[in-house]
Amino acid sequence: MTSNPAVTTSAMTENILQLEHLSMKFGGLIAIGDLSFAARRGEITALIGPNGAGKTTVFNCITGFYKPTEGMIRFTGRQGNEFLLERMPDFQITAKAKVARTFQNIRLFSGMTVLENLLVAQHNKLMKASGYTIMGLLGIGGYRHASAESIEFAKMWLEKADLTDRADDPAGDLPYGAQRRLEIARAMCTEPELLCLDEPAAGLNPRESLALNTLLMDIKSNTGTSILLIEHDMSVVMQISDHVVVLEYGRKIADGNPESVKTDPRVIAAYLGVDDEEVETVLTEVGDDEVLEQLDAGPDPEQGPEASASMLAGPVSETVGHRDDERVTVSKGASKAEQADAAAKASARPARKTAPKSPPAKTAAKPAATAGAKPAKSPAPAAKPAAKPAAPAKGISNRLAAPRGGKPDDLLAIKGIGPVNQKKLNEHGIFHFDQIAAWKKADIEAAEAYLAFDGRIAREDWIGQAKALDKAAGKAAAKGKAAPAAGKRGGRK
Ligand SMILES: Nc1ncnc2c1ncn2[C@@H]1O[C@H](COP(=O)(O)OP(=O)(O)OP(=O)(O)O)[C@@H](O)[C@H]1O
Repeated sequence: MTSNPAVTTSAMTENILQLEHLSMKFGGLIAIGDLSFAARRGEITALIGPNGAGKTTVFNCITGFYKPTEGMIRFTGRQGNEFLLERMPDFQITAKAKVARTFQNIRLFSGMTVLENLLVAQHNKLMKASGYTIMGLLGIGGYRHASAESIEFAKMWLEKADLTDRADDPAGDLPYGAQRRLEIARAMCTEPELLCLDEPAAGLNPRESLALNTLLMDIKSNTGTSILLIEHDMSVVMQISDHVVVLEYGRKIADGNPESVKTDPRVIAAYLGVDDEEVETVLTEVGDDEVLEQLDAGPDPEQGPEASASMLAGPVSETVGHRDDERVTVSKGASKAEQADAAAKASARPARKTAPKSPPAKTAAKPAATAGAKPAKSPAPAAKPAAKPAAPAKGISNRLAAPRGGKPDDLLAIKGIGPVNQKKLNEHGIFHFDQIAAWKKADIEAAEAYLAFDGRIAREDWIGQAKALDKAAGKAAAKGKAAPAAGKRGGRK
């Protein structure tokens, strides 16, 4: 069966879904730009990327909630039947192409029981069996049989989702993780060929996450349903996906198996642009112990800025993404992926420094000194730095006239600075609140370019925070006390 005469079954491949040059614009915003990728039948394909990368928009195009501005979404069913989803209304995508989805926020019938939720999902099948007549509903014809079958089917999914004990409870009374599984079981009761799951692991604890993995692996192994998965939880993505597509700013930056994607410099660079907790999560999930050790170590208490260590003493552009023995120069405004792209070009140039044999995150996270345990909240600096900045370098409005030693401040006290970025700042000789407090516009721009934090330093008012912390540290030092800790650091964008 072909929904459009232009589409022939000869195009049938092992791909269940193929996006070709898909674009979606909202006014001037390009949410998806020229995106092409394929999802193979029977596999779990994960769509990942930082917040706002366009993942949900892709789902909305596939499921007919949005009509893409350009491009094709080719769906090939088990029987070789093909559909161009971008041309179909959403209800036909569900009914004919058999694409089901779940949403970021749970959408169950919370007043109905768990079992009822699974039966309602089979409403179409039952109505069809009734012949859409009262006679049918009264049990004449195939309705009775279909009804019994539906109950059995629902029971099977109750079991698979580990919800049998809760069958008669209102769905709204289930714990969060169980509601997530019920949503998936309900979607499976429509017998989809493609199941699109939007962040199913969001908000789950590790035990619930494991139960979710088990359910998804069961679906993959025993039903033939293919899964397209948006997920931020890397333990889910890396453990169960066959194939991972990575988006940044609506464009594909990587496409391959989990192993290749997790070490892709462009992917790591993209994730370095999100908050530090998320970077840590990704690194943890990819098992990058060396980086994590470095993150845990914190700055070396003995380590003060070196003679040439000030970030502000160096060029504005700096190194962020590296492959083996390459250093990459980035410019302000370049996307994280573009910065990583520069790595390819960098290979044509002689390396400025010897870089470690590691993916970029390792290099980016490498501290100036790795020894030593994480210090307790640092006391105030022993002495103020030489106050007078030297003559500004190109594009730089302040620099430390002279390096100084002394114990470093705990830059994590500044909301928005996490372990990764503290390391990166330390690498450039930024160890003290007053250094950050003294930043001028050009320094902020330089730091934002270096950290790939467009606008975030100003938005989170690092300067104001640093000034307050420096003042508090000064007062505490005067009283012989340690500087007070600031509030929670980090925070998503
Ligand atoms: N209906 C809309 N109107 C205008 N802009 C939109 C609309 N839907 C999405 N966007 C924008 O498109 C971009 C991509 O959003 P999308 O929700 O697809 O990202 P995402 O990768 O799913 O993010 P998250 O991981 O945070 O859910 C964002 O900049 C978002 O603000």
